[in-house]
Amino acid sequence: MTIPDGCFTESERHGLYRAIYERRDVRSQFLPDPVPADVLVRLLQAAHHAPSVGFMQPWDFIVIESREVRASILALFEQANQTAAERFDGERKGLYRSLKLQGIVESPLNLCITCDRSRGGPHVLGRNSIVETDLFSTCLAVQNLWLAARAEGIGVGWVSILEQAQLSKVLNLPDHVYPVAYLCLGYVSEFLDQPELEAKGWRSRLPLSELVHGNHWGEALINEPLETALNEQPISGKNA
Ligand SMILES: Cc1cc2c(cc1C)N(C[C@H](O)[C@H](O)[C@H](O)COP(=O)(O)O)c1[nH]c(=O)[nH]c(=O)c1N2
Repeated sequence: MTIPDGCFTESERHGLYRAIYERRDVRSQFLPDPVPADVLVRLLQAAHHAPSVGFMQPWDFIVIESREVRASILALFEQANQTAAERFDGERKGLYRSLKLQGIVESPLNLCITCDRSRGGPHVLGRNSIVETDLFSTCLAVQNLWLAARAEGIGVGWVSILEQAQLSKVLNLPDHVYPVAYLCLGYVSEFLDQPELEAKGWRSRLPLSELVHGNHWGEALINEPLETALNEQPISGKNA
């Protein structure tokens, strides 16, 4: 097969898949070293090049370095985390309580990626039927940043155990701006080779073959080559 101009070389492809499979949610391994401004700008540019509905680019990036602001966010986390722990019983509750689920003050930098739901006016191309597409677009910006950070050797941890209204208040967000992702960023001592929740026995990766259906939800595949290829896949793409 001839490769058209613009295709990735094998090593470029390898680099991309490496970022995907070796990206981790980091909370325990942060180092205090600051993230240099030029590196942070590269991460923000990666986020800013995400796809967005109607090219809306609904994101803003709030760079949080203040110890006081982070202490306020940590207090919100502790409150929400206490409530979350009450939802589990017995052993599961004990396991939940033992998990480290944020690195708000250990990481040198926090970043809130928001979605301005009014950007581009009331009629955004592509957002008439599915109004949440602006929020989905913002999640894609988060993922771009997360992958670029992995390639730069920077860990990112997403903290969602926060009451949205309280978070918005601490960050002074106007009503039309939604805080999609509260992130902790910094260089790390290591990237774990599996999700921390998996390593701690909370939950494992599901086999991809159980998640691919034929034509309708829950129906078996009729595409045999695809089914065979799926069954030959190791659970983690990293080992492929
Ligand atoms: C929307 C959203 C929200 C959260 C997360 C992720 C996402 C996508 N994750 C991270 C999550 O636990 C992690 O992604 C999975 O466990 C898989 O691990 P890896 O990301 O592959 O390392 C996460 N982790 C955590 O410690 N505290 C949290 O509050 C959250 N919240």
